[in-house]
Formats: sequence, structure tokens, C-alpha cells
Amino acid sequence: MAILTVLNGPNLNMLGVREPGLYGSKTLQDIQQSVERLAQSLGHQLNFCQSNAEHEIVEQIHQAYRQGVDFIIINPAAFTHTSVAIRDALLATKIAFIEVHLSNVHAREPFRRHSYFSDIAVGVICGLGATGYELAVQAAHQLLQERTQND
Ligand SMILES: O=C(O)[C@]1(O)C=C(c2cccc(Sc3ccccc3)c2)[C@@H](O)[C@H](O)C1
Repeated sequence: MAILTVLNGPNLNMLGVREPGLYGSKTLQDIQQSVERLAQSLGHQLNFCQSNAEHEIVEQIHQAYRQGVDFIIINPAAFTHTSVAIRDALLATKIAFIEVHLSNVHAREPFRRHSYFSDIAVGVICGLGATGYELAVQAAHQLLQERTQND
């Protein structure tokens, strides 16, 4: 059994309310239920968090380290394009993570094409909506299985 933590950045608590064309019609609660069910079926524990505050996301990463979390899945939302603090927390804790975006950030405004996380992530999933979160859980599971087999 592994421990996974899913972190969500600002405004994602408003998902499903507006702009379904860009971010899909599912709410963050829908996504949480889906990934919790998937993680359980794979035998893992999953923490699911959302914050509009950068320092709270940094604290969640520190808590993940203290808790012995094996993998992080993070949608930093707007902090993707701004946050050295969250980048440094991920580097400091050395927890493997996958970066997820609901929208295809590379098909949007130029400022959304830069991420402070992609170069240090295990991988990046974008443009696949809520399915991207499920794919990230599946990928984390596979990578953790391979790590266990190689140990
Ligand atoms: O595509 C994403 O998941 C992304 O991480 C999410 C973002 C984002 C931005 C604003 C709001 C929301 S969620 C939302 C969307 C529509 C109405 C209400 C909230 C997500 C962007 O800041 C990022 O550039 C891209």
C-alpha cells in the first residue's frame, strides 16, 4: 500500500460552475470521488486537497514529507506559472510528482506555456480534463510497482 497526495491550486474549487468548455463540467468533488475510488481499487491511500493560498500548498507538501507520502499529483493552477516557493518545496522534499492540467496549457495564452514544475516532474498530463487525474493515479501506481520490483 502506498500513500498518494493530490494537490489542487487556486480557483479549482470553482470547477464545474463556469467555463465547462475549457475545464470540463465535472466539479472538483467529482474528481476527488473518482480518484479516491481508483486509488482504493489499486490498494493505495489517497489524500485530496485544494487551496487558494500558496503557503498552504507549501505546507501540504511538507506534511506529505512528514507523512511519508510516496507520490504527489499536483494541479498548481495559476501557481504553475508563478510559484518558485512550491517548486522549492517539491525539490526540498524530493517526493516524486506528476503535474496535471485539465486544459491544454500549450494551446492557450503564451504565459500558460511556462511551468515552474514541468522540468522537475516525473511527467506532465494536460488537456485531458478530469481523466488526466485518473491517468496520473494509474501512472503513479505503475511507477511505484516498478520501484518496488527494482528494490
Ligand atoms: O488547465 C488547468 O488545470 C490549469 O492548471 C488551471 C487553471 C485555472 C485557472 C482559473 C480557474 C481554474 S478552475 C475554474 C474554471 C472556470 C470557472 C471557475 C473555476 C483553473 C489555469 O490557471 C492553469 O493555467 C491551467
